[in-house]
Amino acid sequence: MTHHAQLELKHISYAPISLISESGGDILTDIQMTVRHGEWISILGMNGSGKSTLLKVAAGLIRQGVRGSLHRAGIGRDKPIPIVMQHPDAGLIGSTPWEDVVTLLERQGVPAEGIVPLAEQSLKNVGLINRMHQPLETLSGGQKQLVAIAGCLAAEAPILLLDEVTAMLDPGMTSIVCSHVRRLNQQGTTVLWITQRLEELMPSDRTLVMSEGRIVFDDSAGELFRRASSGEALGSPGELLGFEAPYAVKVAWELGAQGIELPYIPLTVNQLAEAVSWYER
Ligand SMILES: Nc1ncnc2c1ncn2[C@@H]1O[C@H](COP(=O)(O)OP(=O)(O)OP(=O)(O)O)[C@@H](O)[C@H]1O
Repeated sequence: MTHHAQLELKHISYAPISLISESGGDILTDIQMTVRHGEWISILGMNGSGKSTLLKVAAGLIRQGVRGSLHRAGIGRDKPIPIVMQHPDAGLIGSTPWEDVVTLLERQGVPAEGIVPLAEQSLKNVGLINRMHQPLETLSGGQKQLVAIAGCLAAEAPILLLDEVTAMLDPGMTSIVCSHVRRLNQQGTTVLWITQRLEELMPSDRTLVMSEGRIVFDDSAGELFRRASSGEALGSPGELLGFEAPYAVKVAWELGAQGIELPYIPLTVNQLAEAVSWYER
């Protein structure tokens, strides 16, 4: 795997024209971010903190009003990267998964002989090959999100940009979509995953937290809840940023107070069980 930078945002600030004319403030301020090939980056932040705007700027969908520089090494063409949105019907254009992906590729100008293999492979990659001729309205919200993801894969999007794609899904579908995207990442796809749900994170995920248009945390998800081991009982970065520590984190803190240091700070009960079994080995 190559480790060249795919996307680099240097001192990016952004104010939409409407705000400039009202002399309002920036929506993004001094964003510094490098996305490397194959990386998984989770982006957290309260409502209105600038997550979606950051994704749109990174995708090249917003250009006017952007200051600073955006480098797209190894991405090649200067066209915008598609974003999968929160609403499962948002980006779909066909009446079946097959039609959706094929139409997308036609619109992109992919040569006819390339369309069928690309569409088949991408639908296979998200586990929809057996449902590809089923009407979209008979699919669940999660399956529709997988169709949208298949479209991005087929169009050879250099990075999967996902904006709260599980927000409207039930827990079962959420975990199916999450595990498909995790597998794609393990196979080398770069992923930017916006979420408001801590339970979707893995302790090792590179995690960015946004607040008022700035990146205020850039480290692994586990570190978000690491409390200082000595001295005054300062809160972890996550607590200081206003996140409620999940149950698993609280148990890890309690174990730490008893002298049991887990190999990482778990965010879910499953991760806690795994961390404890590592400790016991
Ligand atoms: N074109 C625009 N004109 C004016 N204000 C805007 C524009 N686009 C975004 N904003 C404002 O910028 C802020 C950041 O919006 P953004 O959608 O990026 O936040 P977010 O973190 O994705 O929020 P959410 O979690 O609610 O989706 C919000 O206050 C929003 O109202």
